[in-house]
Amino acid sequence: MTTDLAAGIRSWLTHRGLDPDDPNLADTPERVGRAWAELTAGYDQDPAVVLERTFPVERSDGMIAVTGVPFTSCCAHHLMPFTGTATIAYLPVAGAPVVGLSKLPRLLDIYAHRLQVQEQLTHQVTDALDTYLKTEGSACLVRAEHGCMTQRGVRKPGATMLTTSVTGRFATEPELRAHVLAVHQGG
Ligand SMILES: Nc1nc2c(ncn2[C@@H]2O[C@H](COP(=O)(O)OP(=O)(O)OP(=O)(O)O)[C@@H](O)[C@H]2O)c(=O)[nH]1
Ligand SMILES: [Zn+2]
Repeated sequence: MTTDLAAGIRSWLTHRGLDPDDPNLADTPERVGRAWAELTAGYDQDPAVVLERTFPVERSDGMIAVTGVPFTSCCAHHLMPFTGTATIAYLPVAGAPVVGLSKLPRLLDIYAHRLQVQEQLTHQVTDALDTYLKTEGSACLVRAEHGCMTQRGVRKPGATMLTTSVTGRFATEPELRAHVLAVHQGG
């Protein structure tokens, strides 16, 4: 099936003076179409579904965090990849059910597989945690390297962007905020 995107890529190859029927380019438009369907699959996924199954626990009044979660996303400005790691944390309301640990990286991946701005990605994760779980606060910290800043433009390989979103007690209690930042940094 030829998608609009595949047709556009073929047109761009031609416009760039390349032969779209060259053996190495002939299947490229369809490949690019498939790749972008995968990279934007998060538009077809519902964060509520990922967070709907919860488990009762005897005590659930401390911070729950998953750290060093690798991800890849695509920047909305240049359609270039940005990759990095995230820490996702929340404070369940005392006695409230908790979500399975794997669901936190799954949540990140849903939003990462949309065209993104890193600040927005970071906030979307905490918004979803606060909306769909009973939390006293949530935190998301993301460090990533942007292809649009390393491979083109200002060309600064190794430079990373750090974004944080903290809500509830993470926002109002400085020691909790410091704690989750230290956890993100491996402390
Ligand atoms: N705040 C933020 N900026 C981003 C992100 N991804 C890319 N950018 C920036 O988006 C900006 C787009 O700026 P423009 O001036 O419109 O585009 P440009 O001419 O390609 O800019 P340069 O990248 O500086 O060459 C650039 O400064 C990028 O570094 C992101 O996730 N968050
Ligand atoms: Zn970019």
